[in-house]
Amino acid sequence: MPSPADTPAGPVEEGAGGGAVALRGVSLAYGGRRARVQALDDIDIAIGAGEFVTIVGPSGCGKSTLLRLVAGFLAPTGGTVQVAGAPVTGPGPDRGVVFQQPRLFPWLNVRRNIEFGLRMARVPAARRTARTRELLELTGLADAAGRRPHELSGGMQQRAAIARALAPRPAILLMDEPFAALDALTRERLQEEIRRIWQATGTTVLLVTHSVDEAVYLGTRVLVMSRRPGTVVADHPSDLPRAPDPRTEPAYLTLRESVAAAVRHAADPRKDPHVHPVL
Ligand SMILES: Nc1ncnc2c1ncn2[C@@H]1O[C@H](COP(=O)(O)OP(=O)(O)OP(=O)(O)O)[C@@H](O)[C@H]1O
Repeated sequence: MPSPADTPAGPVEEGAGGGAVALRGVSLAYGGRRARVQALDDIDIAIGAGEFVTIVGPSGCGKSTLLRLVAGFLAPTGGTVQVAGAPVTGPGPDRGVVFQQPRLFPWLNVRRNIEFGLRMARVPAARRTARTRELLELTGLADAAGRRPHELSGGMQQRAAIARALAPRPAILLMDEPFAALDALTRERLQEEIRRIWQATGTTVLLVTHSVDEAVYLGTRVLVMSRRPGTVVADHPSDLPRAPDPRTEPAYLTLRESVAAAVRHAADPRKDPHVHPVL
């Protein structure tokens, strides 16, 4: 697998301008009146175009639900979700989604997986080919373009899924624990790559993770959610110097501890009673 330094950054893309996300008083309840699960309650978040927002919180607090709302897979039961100032009414090419499992089409090779959405959108062949080539370069998969998913490592499959999500030049990339199923070394490489891709494309990123380290390392902003019904209890900007490694910065350890304490408190408010929400 090539290192991030081996793969070209690719051109800066359009699309970043439409990447603002706003949730106002958003709540989401699953089920009917009898088996109602209140997953989210009164969420207020404003995310600017080009931010890299990581979302961390206890299991079952509604992190995936929040992403599904922005993706347009779910409609809120209260409040409004807006993208680029317009209400979200369903999925759209302005939002790319990457899940924990790559979910590639097993009968298509990498190139065809990446261009699938472009074919559906009837993008002319020449533009489709150029865009796919760009993404193969961007994700370091040029040599694997002709292989099918079962011939790839887990990390390569996930890079193909990221390339597929980026193909229509979405202004927003939604990632739901994208690295959780990967081994530690591959996870670290892909973390580097997603930061590089974010910088090259200017895409707004919302990334859900269980890992406080991943949240603090990757995000320019870290949101912590409470236990279900989930709401945002901490919102930390993170502008650590990237070189040589943000994790060697004293500020990293301070931020990591603040976020970890907020997550511990969110999981069980009786522990760490001195920790209060940071908003
Ligand atoms: N389709 C559904 N029907 C009913 N309840 C659901 C549904 N999907 C999720 N839930 C419930 O809503 C709550 C929030 O789920 P969600 O998957 O968003 O949490 P999460 O923070 O992403 O969880 P995890 O960290 O464990 O992946 C959970 O209690 C979950 O059981």
